[in-house]
Amino acid sequence: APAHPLWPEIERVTLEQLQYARLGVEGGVWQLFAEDGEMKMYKREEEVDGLAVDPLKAVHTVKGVTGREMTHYFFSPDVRFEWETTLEQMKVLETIADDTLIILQIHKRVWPASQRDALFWSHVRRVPNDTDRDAQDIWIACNHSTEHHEAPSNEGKMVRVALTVCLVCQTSIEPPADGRPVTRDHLTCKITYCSVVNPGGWVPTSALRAVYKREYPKFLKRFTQYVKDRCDKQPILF
Ligand SMILES: Cc1cccc(-c2n[nH]cc2-c2ccc(F)c(-c3ccc(S(=O)(=O)CCO)cc3)c2)n1
Repeated sequence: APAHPLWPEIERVTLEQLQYARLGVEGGVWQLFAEDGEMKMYKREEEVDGLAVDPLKAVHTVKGVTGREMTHYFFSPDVRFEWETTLEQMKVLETIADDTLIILQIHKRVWPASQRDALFWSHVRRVPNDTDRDAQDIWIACNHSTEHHEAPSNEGKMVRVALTVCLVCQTSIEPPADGRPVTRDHLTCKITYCSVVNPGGWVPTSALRAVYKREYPKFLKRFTQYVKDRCDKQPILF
């Protein structure tokens, strides 16, 4: 494993997020707040120092793509402006490995709050499926706030959010009965997207909850459709 000071944290947080995502939405603590076809969005209403920090968990089933493809396009900074509509600026501050980056993102301002930025490490990895041998491997992409000497302190101008986000994907293949080759029609990708964002500076709770209610469904719907469109007619990446 790469000898980078952040590596132990990246390893720990990524595997913790994997377990957290795989818990699903059991236990009755999750409140369904949006539904669109296969996509179901849940939240928990929590406040930290009077700030709404509502953990979010979304589950979705997408046909015709693999978990490797889904997490690849979520991780890749090169395509982020194509699907992340609230992004204003993005800079890769450090490339720790080909599957691990440190990124600074400046997002569009949402009235009446001040503009936010996010500084986080981003990691993607394949995890062998330890419960079901003949299942496909699981893929996880994880973004977690971090410090970096190159990030501007942007005192006063911008508020830095603290976030932990993961996208966990499990691919299943319904093999064609007559031994024909597997095509995208036989692929199903089960997605769990988890997000905890501390907005950093004070935002009216009602305004913040309205932003989440509007932005999260739009984001996941747009992102997954983007991946389907990109993968269509392309060779399958398992
Ligand atoms: C999807 C969503 C939910 C809640 C708020 C907004 C939003 N609207 N206008 C500005 C933002 C905004 C402000 C700060 C942020 F850090 C992110 C942010 C959101 C998602 C992620 S990610 O890691 O899931 C995908 C990579 O961008 C990172 C930062 C988004 N967008």
